[in-house]
Amino acid sequence: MTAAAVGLSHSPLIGRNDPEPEVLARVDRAVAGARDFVRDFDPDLVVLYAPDHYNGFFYREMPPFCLATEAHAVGDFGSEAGPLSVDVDAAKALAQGVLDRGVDLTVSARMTVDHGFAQPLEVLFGGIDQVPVVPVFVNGVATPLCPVSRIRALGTAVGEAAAGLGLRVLFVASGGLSHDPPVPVLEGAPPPVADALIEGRPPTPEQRARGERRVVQAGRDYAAGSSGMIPINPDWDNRLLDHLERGELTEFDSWTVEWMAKEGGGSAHEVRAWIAAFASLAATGPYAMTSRFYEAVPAWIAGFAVATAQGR
Ligand SMILES: O=C(O)/C=C/c1cccc(O)c1O
Ligand SMILES: [Fe+2]
Repeated sequence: MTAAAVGLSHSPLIGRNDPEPEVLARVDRAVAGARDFVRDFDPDLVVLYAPDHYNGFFYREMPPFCLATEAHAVGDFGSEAGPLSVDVDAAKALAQGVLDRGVDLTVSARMTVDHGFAQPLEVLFGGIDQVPVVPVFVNGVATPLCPVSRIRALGTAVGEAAAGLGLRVLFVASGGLSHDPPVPVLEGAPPPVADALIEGRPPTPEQRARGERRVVQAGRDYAAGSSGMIPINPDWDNRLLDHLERGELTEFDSWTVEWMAKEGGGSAHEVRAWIAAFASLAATGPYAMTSRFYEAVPAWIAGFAVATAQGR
């Protein structure tokens, strides 16, 4: 089987709160490199691991991860809205393959996704409907979270199942590394917020716009240093990238939810998408990381990374 992986941080603040031009130029170069890598690899199928930010998954039922056989993007923060081009046959085959390997996968026949899924598809492929994709939601914000070892098991099972498809498969991870954006938390939330997190009623356009303005302002405050949010942690982020580069994926099994939040903030758990994608690639055989970029970008509230890896 021929397989590859791309890890790409997302941020809804890209294009809204941009950092200094030199930072932007470095990020743009790294992203352009990833785009070239994807074009040269020319995948038949993309398996996309990404989190949700209370647009598709709510506490009424909150799975640790979920694979979609159909998916629709809500278009938050100006991201593309509409159906993703899901490869239904591949999605069903992967779902069965994962379950057969003893990982208790949830399946959605109509998943709602947000910028976490839409942004990497737009950035790498030019749109959410340009490439056959199997979307896999990985919970990265809503505690309680499962042990990271289960995310690695998920990624391994998906990779093994994908190896049976006879396709060129690209595993893509979407997620910031350390970051602590103002995503709401159920515990201690005032009743209307708790109710919204549990029930998941679609916000009115005004409510959505208000919420998005709040996040944009939080990015401005963070970049100005006037914010109580946990700082981006480049040491922790590079430690994660080191493990991914060296194929030391079992190291992540000892990373606890509490420690990750303390080191990297409330949304550091988005690195679960990266761990899943690299576990999938590793399950297809040895790999080499072919490019690695990292920059702390407070204006985007993101430890921002781009990495590519190729099966050998
Ligand atoms: O509020 C949201 O929906 C998400 C905010 C955010 C901000 C910065 C980086 C991220 O990964 C985010 O999801
Ligand atoms: Fe996010």
